[in-house]
Amino acid sequence: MNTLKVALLGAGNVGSEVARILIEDSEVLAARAGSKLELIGIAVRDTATKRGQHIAPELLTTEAEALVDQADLVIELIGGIEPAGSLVARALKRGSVVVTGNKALLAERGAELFQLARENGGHLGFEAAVAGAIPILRPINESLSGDRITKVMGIVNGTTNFILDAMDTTGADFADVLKQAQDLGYAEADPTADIEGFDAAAKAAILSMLSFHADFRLGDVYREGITSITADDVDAAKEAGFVIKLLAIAERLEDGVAMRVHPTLIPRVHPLGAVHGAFNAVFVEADNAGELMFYGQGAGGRPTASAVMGDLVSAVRRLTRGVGAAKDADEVVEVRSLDLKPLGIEHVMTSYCIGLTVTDRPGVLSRIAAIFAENGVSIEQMRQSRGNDEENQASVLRIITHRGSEQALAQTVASIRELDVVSRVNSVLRVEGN
Ligand SMILES: NC(=O)C1=CN([C@@H]2O[C@H](COP(=O)(O)OP(=O)(O)OC[C@H]3O[C@@H](n4cnc5c(N)ncnc54)[C@H](O)[C@@H]3O)[C@@H](O)[C@H]2O)C=CC1
Ligand SMILES: N[C@@H](CC=O)C(=O)O
Ligand code: NA
Repeated sequence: MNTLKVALLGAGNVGSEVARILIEDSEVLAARAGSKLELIGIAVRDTATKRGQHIAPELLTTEAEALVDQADLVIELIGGIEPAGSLVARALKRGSVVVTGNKALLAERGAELFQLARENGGHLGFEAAVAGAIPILRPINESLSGDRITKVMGIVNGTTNFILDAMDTTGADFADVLKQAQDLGYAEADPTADIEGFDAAAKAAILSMLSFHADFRLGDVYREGITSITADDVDAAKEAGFVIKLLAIAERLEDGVAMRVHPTLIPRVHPLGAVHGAFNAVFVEADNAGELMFYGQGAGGRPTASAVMGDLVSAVRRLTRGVGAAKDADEVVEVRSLDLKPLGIEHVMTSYCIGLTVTDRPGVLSRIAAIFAENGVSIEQMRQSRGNDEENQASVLRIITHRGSEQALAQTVASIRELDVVSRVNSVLRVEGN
């Protein structure tokens, strides 16, 4: 049986699990792939750092470029743009198979790297980059390639779902839960990427590239993170029958694609409301297929390693069958502009849940309602409760709107802020699925 040389770059949460599988399951993998996979080295930043017992110290090296140059297959699990980008490009220029979980890199340099793979007969697998273990990119790129995708919406960041879920179910503190997510290997090396929505936005850009066949980037995605979500927001959502989730939404509009990531209220009975912990779920809507839902573990070393290994074995099967990567055009992502441009959030239709503290006196409600009417925004429900500021006779209003244009909704909030009877705009959250 033929033997192929595998270089692993990075031995962190995901890389160490990939190394374990390559070593422990070598016989099964060879049988599945049709070639033996020999792990020839693992590039790390510091060879002295203690690793799992399955990793023999002599496999470790700090010479990542030299390792790439000796390998047939390269697995990049360092993360970040550099040196990961240069190493991936180097491997693709050699015509190697590369598998990566690096969404930050793909959302910045994806088109260029796919092009390098095509030009040099290499292959770039990246199922691990979006929604961890869930097979989502291959279904979009292959199974749905004869359909027209109109919308993709989902929970694609495990860390923020873990945090929001814990705040919702146990009332846990944000910082404590973030620490747990880091300890469990869900968070990025810099967790700002998770909690400020950059990671989900990168995934939204990748999903959009594949779904809408255009070169979208991280910067094309409107982004809000979860750092401003308070325990009060979570409680108020709960009281109204909603749960707060960080959603990534990409939708095809008339002349482009609007991509956005923001905390969102969804009804507790919505299927996304039942996605707990670090699990992810993605809805895909297509003209002919209708609505599909993909669900599973979206983060963590082992689940992500599963997706990495799937890409690796698939690529090796093709090599073993003699389907050279260069002839493999259908498998290499085609980023071809269909003249679909990225659209800003002002183009979308959504609904808002607005929490206000107002002066409790006659005429206040009608002044607020008038602003909604002036902006053509219709109110679906309004609930008033007494605030805890008895002295100033404050009351708290929660208003949920019908769907309207983002522009009209934003203008409505801006005008409400100016009212002298509104002492505070407590929260403004978008609502989906109601
Ligand atoms: N942890 C997760 O749940 C998931 C992670 N990913 C992605 O997988 C990649 C790896 O993630 P993790 O394993 O969690 O990260 P990590 O931070 O645990 O591991 C990264 C490893 O790369 C090594 N490294 C850093 N700079 C290096 C260099 N210059 N040369 C060689 N090695 C270097 C680090 O020492 C560390 O061992 C990232 O792109 C991440 O976004 C994707 C899906 C899920
Ligand atoms: N940090 C990411 C890891 C997987 O992509 C997450 O929390 O989802
Ligand atoms: Na995946």
